[in-house]
Amino acid sequence: MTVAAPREDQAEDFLLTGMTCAACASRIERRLNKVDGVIAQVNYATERATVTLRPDVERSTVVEVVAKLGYGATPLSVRDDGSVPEAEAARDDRVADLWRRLVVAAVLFIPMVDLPLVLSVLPEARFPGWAWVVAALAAPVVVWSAWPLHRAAFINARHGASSMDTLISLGIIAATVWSLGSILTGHLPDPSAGALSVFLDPVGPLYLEVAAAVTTFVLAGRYVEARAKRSAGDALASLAALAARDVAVLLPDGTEARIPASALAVGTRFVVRPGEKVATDGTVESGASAVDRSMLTGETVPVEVAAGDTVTGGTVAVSGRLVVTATAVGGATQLAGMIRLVESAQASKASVQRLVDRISSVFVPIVIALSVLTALGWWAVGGTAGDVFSAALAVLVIACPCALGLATPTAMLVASGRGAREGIFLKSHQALETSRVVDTVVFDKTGTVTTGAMSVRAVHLASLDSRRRVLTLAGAVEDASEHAVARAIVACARAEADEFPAVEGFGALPGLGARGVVDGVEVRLEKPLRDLPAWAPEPAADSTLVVVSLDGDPAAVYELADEVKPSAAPAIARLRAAGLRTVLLSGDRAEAASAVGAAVGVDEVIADVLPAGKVEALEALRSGGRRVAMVGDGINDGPALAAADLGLAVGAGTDVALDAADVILVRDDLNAVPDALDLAKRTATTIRRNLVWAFGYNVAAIPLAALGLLSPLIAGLTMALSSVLVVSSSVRLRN
Ligand SMILES: Nc1ncnc2c1ncn2[C@@H]1O[C@H](COP(=O)(O)OP(=O)(O)OP(=O)(O)O)[C@@H](O)[C@H]1O
Repeated sequence: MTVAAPREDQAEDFLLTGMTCAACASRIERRLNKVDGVIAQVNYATERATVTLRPDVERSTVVEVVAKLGYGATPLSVRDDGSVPEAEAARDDRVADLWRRLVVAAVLFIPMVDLPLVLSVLPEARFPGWAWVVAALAAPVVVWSAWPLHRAAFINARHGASSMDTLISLGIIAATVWSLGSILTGHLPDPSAGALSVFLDPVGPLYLEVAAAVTTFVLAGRYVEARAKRSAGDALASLAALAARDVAVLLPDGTEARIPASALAVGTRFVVRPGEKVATDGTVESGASAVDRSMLTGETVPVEVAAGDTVTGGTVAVSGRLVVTATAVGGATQLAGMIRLVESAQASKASVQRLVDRISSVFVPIVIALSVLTALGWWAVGGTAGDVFSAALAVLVIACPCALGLATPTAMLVASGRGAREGIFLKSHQALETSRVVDTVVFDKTGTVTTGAMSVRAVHLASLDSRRRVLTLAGAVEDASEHAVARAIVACARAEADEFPAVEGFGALPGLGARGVVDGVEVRLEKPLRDLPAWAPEPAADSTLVVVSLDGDPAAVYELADEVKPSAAPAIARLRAAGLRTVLLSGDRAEAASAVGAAVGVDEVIADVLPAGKVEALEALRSGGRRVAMVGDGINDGPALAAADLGLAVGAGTDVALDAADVILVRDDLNAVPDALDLAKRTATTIRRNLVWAFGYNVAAIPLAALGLLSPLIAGLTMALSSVLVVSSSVRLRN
């Protein structure tokens, strides 16, 4: 692979090979960060280094620095769609290699343990050279199967460093050498003393099966770990696989030409046939189809789109042919954004995990020292050579804090993969921790609890013959506004007027309305701050109201209706059942907000607030001791999303939402809110449980081993088991 110089200060991804424990990751990270002009973050779980390079630093520097440490680094060619071919291939190779070594170790390990047992119960089967048979069985295991462990330990040793592999490799070598010594000097256990003595008798037992057992268990642990990493990576890969490979573009003469999807440019028109993937984000120009978005959002029901609607790259047109104009390509598409979100969430580290990484890096020398001390201690109290060796070996073997290193990253990996399948994107580890303590969920009204597709219910006029003029003037001003209310007023005007006159001096009155001068008339559209004019009839309770005044005189009152999303009431009921307080926060008038509040069943409605007031309302809740999650559509509630303890943006998509929110919900279904909180909570709990378990295990097991209460065989088993437990508790998050 050629290593091109980076263009500007830019994050580059590298695939790392040879890392066997969290300590490796933290060592690489520390060493890279010592290089001038390099800022690096290394993730053990994804086996990636994200490195920001100053323009004068070559990518090859990173490769060299990492190689000097004894690991491999390959710059990744991240495809436009975010997938990384090398990483996928490397993961597969690693899993296959581990599997081969594991099978050999396990197959030979079984007769090794069985032979002494058979000999102990069947005296007539004993033969003089039996110990050499055990040694012959052990040889491939401790040499070939354990090779990756020895290799890593050796490379580390050459640089005066150590890792988990140092402990394991030392343990295997010590046990092997000790056993060969015993065989050569004839200090063999007596099989006739009973089966157990072969394993547990400290007076000259054969430790070959310990060496083989440790190898087998460690490989088994690593295999499970590699599999879990790969399948979590699969979620990412399957997201990346959604990207279309090629696309039929529409040429100016009306014919079509197939080009690779990566060659699409913004503004290109392309055709999507039924059953075909939409190649990139765009606006439908003509045609109509149901679009299946389930692969992206988890929504099972296809959505109907027609001219003017937007479509997202990666979704599938189910029923009709569409002509689409591309609005975003490559890294700017929603799909690429989501892939980046998943990756950064997977790389996000808990502060506890940073501590763990630091502990891991000083852990190994400490353990070796402890092991030597244990040996000295047993020797000082007059233990047999067997006691001395057995206890020291057990300490070496049991102390690997692999489980500690796996606790956070595996859980994040599994949770973000699972979230991605359901259209839930947790942006950071912090979001998980916060979700655990949230006790209040605040919903924005328009576009979040309601569809935001408003319609005009009625127009009440001061004088009946002015209808066409008022509609035209109002439509002309609102045509410049993006607000949901504005869109409805424009649609209503278009139905009756053909052309809008030009507007001068348009201004949005945030949270209140809009104004502008049309044909010399000052037009204001505002939410009623006082009583309605006397000529206007009593409006429906749930109507949103807009008063139109021309040169200061009220000329019309619009009544607008919005539909509550069908998912709102069930989602809110679920949150309340989980003991959370639910609040509806709205800039609309109190009656309309209360009507929606009653329809969806929230505990409290806060209405009539200006946009700045929304932030204040959240702060008031927070200073009252509440931990607040804010759910919005990200369109005009960016500040509120950012002000809450936890911001959730529903319906995906605006850049504001991506920045301001902690959780992005691509599914336009409010059930995603309780789903996301649930997933976040379960993930945070899993991480805690993993850490407590892994830490507790190391703290408790080392003294036991030092006191000679754990045989090396059991130590090896426990050590591997603790990693497997941590990984499998993380994997359970998938269900
Ligand atoms: N362009 C506009 N034209 C007319 N009225 C408007 C316009 N913009 C806002 N308003 C009025 O101001 C009110 C509050 O608007 P704001 O944008 O703060 O909230 P919202 O997003 O519509 O509603 P919610 O806070 O419930 O989500 C609206 O209900 C509407 O009555």
